[in-house]
Amino acid sequence: MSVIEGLSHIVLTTSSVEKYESTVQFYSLFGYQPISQVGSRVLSNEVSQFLPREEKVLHLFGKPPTQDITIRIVLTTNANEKEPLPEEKDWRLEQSSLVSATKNIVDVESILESINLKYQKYTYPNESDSLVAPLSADLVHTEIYTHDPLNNLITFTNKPIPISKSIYPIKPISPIKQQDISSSNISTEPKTKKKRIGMLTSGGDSPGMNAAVRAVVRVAISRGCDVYAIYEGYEGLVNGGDMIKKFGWADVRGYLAIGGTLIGSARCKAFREREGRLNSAYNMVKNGIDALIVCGGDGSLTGADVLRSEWPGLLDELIKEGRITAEEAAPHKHLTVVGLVGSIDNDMSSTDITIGAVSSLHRICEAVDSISATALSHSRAFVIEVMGRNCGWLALMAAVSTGADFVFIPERPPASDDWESEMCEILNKHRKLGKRKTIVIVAEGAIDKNLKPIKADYIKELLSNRMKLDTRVTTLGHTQRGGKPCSFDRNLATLQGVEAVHAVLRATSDTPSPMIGVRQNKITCEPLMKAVGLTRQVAEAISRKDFRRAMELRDPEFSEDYAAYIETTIVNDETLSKNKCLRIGILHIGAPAGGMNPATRAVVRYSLNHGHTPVAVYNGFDGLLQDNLRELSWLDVDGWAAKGGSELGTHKIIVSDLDIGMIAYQLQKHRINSLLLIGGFEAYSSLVELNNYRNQYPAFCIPMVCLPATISNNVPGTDFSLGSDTSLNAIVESCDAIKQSASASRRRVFVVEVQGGQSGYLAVLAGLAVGATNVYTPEEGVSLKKLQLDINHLIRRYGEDKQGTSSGRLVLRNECASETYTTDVIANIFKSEGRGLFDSRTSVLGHIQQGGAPSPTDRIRATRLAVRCVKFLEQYTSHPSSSEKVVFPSIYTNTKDSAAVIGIDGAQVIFTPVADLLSETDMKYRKGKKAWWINIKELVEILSKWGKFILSFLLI
Ligand SMILES: Nc1ncnc2c1ncn2[C@@H]1O[C@H](COP(=O)(O)OP(=O)(O)OP(=O)(O)O)[C@@H](O)[C@H]1O
Ligand SMILES: O=P(O)(O)OC[C@H]1O[C@](O)(CO)[C@@H](O)[C@@H]1O
Ligand SMILES: [Mg+2]
Repeated sequence: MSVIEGLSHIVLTTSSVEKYESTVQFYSLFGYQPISQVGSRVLSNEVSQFLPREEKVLHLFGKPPTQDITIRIVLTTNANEKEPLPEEKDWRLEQSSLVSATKNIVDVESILESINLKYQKYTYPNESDSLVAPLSADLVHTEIYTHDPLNNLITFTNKPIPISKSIYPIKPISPIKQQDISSSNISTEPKTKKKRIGMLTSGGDSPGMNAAVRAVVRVAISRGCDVYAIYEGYEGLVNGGDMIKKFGWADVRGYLAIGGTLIGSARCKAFREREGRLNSAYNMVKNGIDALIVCGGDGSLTGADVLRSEWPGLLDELIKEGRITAEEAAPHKHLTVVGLVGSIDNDMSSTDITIGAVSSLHRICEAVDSISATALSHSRAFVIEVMGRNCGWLALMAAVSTGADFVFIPERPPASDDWESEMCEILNKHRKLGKRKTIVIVAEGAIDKNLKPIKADYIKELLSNRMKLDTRVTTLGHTQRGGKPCSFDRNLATLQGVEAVHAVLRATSDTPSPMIGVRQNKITCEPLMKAVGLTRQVAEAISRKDFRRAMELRDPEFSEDYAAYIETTIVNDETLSKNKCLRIGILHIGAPAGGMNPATRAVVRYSLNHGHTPVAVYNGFDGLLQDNLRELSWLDVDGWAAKGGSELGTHKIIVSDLDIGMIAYQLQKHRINSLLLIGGFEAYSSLVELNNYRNQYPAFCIPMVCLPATISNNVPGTDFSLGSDTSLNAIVESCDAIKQSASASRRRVFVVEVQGGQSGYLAVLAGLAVGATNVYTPEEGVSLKKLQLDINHLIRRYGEDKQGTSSGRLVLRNECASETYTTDVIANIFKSEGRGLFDSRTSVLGHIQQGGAPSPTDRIRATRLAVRCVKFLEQYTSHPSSSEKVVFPSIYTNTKDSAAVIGIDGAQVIFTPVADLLSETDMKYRKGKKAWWINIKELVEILSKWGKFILSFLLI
């Protein structure tokens, strides 16, 4: 069932005759009447398997304010069956439901009992908030959650208006005036108590905290809770008064794009004392707050857990002191605490990444890239200090992303006692190779193996005195914490904020306080104190000089990235002349994508360090046919870590467009015995072709790997392709500017066209990051009916806005979402249907979306994946050609596994044989058949106040 409000026509499909019959019976029990039947099962053999074989149409007559509804139950072979709802889960947390209003909830329950169908029942006190319309009587309201035989979630409720006020009927009148559709008649004052969530940000601020606050506020409101912003971290909790303020939907408008935290943060001494926490408990009880979501670092989350563990004692003390009554305390017996990890340091265990760390890395890379230009001009050395007290994540990732010559991090101090000489020797070697600049990155908490701090000024002295380099120190300081959140942090914070609210709703008095994290690209919920404990262990391991343990306690990618950094940055002459085994042909294929150059740099450096020969093929396969090849040296790729576009030149021509025999001939001629194709769907389909021709051309019987690099993120076999993150950031930056213009011009909707081909990835993920009102994707398409719903929604949203407020809105449309409803057509329809309430404009972002410099995430992914690619190719060096008949290649393999696509699966790197990916590929629409991100579109809608449920019918 879809999640569209005001839906009057629902189609349910099944392939099971039994389920078909029982679904008809199920809906009949609730008053639906059969009105027609089409087709007949007897004829099924004669009917194409893609056509319905039989369908029954049921109708229910609605009573105002609800509407008539028609359900088509279709028996067909290509049904879209749903998984059963997990019984142990709270069905209220499901993303979509058909909501049925009924005056007679008792009868509903008896029907469900009589057919022995599982259901969940929830009873609430009468409630109202800015989303849920108030009840007139002092009734308790009940919700019953069950499912039909096809596993569609059905909600029965006796609330007179079962869903958000945004669903009230719209009577368009011409011209539409704001007051005609304002919601002034709907009270926002609570009549009785309901779940009240306090939200605070604490410790060092981090970009993305505002996105977390926005998500918590909006999702909490749409789940029927009240939300209170607590200003200045724990200071607000301790002091109460004006520092605790109820937030409504519009209070967090514009939050996504703003860095820092708009509700303030502090390092609060008072909260560390019991007295401070006693005052906090008092303020919470007085404000009726019974759940706290804290976004901060390890300290802040520990503080929250201390408060929770002391809570019963604090309440007793407040009662004893007469500050609160036992009655006031009674509804607050349990405190729910949920942690969101906001910290630029990325120092928390049990989560792969913390909110703000990636944005901070953006700031650092921007700074180091800028410094590199001036360093190069003067042939200078720079020592750059970055933040991170006990954690070297920022320093290491900055070094990987910028190709810095040396890095100092707390978890991995230099192994030697005389690290000074070792460092100088390495840096000298780089200078001798011809490098004109030297960049050393040092984490704020860097130490030597005897725990003595390594400071930037000391390194400067070494470089100046021993190496005679003109050296400067730059301490990046708090610029690293400022600035706009990047796309990743906005989306991470949003997804985690949603989960935090769900965790509050799920919490019981027995569950330990959860911390919302992310692992393997999935939002997680783990015991908060366990994570804090593990985090502390890193500092303890460092203080015991157990650096191996400290590295182990970081996420698994940390060690891999460290190794990749060393292998691609520090020249290793011992292996330079050894092996000479692989002669790797490197091609860029398709459109340029951020990460192509960093990946090529890493392949070249790693290969040279391992005695292989990297051969650049310029301009893709076309260049191969033109003999446009060259061996690359260590220095050739210097600076490529930060370069956008494609230094080798890309070409969209794919193998099937060319003479396959000539390709084989050229590979043989240039003695290419291993191949790396960096690119998008063109690179993938080229690999498919080469693999197909292996039995005809031995030249293709070499190890071959495709490293997906395309902004569209449409290559099968990976969750992320290189360039997709760079592109998202480019789109987000443009959309922020467009939104600013839309808001300044007041009441404008921009229809922004984004690229992505037949993949809606960019549209959906950018839509979430910029707070789009809606997103049009090729996966879903565009229809008149959908446009009508969108127009209704825009009318409602503009109608609700206070006169004169900034109210620019964006709709993101993927370039291939519809052939009929083009960007211009949609904008014109909006303009004409807005009838003065709002206007519309278009913006086609075009090739700006390929971005300038690659984002740090793409640089890091590129380095990690490129090193893995060479390791993959190296596996086949023990398969030299043995057949006398076969002259070339020098490495011979035709196993399925030896032609593969490298991919990211969660956080893991995987290789999938290209032959195995074919069944997962939609060749026509040039993308994988599965898209992990598809459901995120629904969240974009929820966060732009679409309301979650369908208002369907007034039942029995
Ligand atoms: N053990 C504790 N007991 C009570 N409150 C605490 C405790 N530790 C920290 N806090 C509270 O949390 C606030 C923030 O903690 P801290 O300064 O350690 O920053 P953080 O949350 O770890 O963030 P970051 O380290 O990323 O800046 C403290 O000022 C204090 O109010
Ligand atoms: O802003 P403050 O309070 O000086 O704190 C700086 C510290 O906070 C962090 O930015 C985040 O924990 C650290 O990297 C840094 O050491
Ligand atoms: Mg901390």
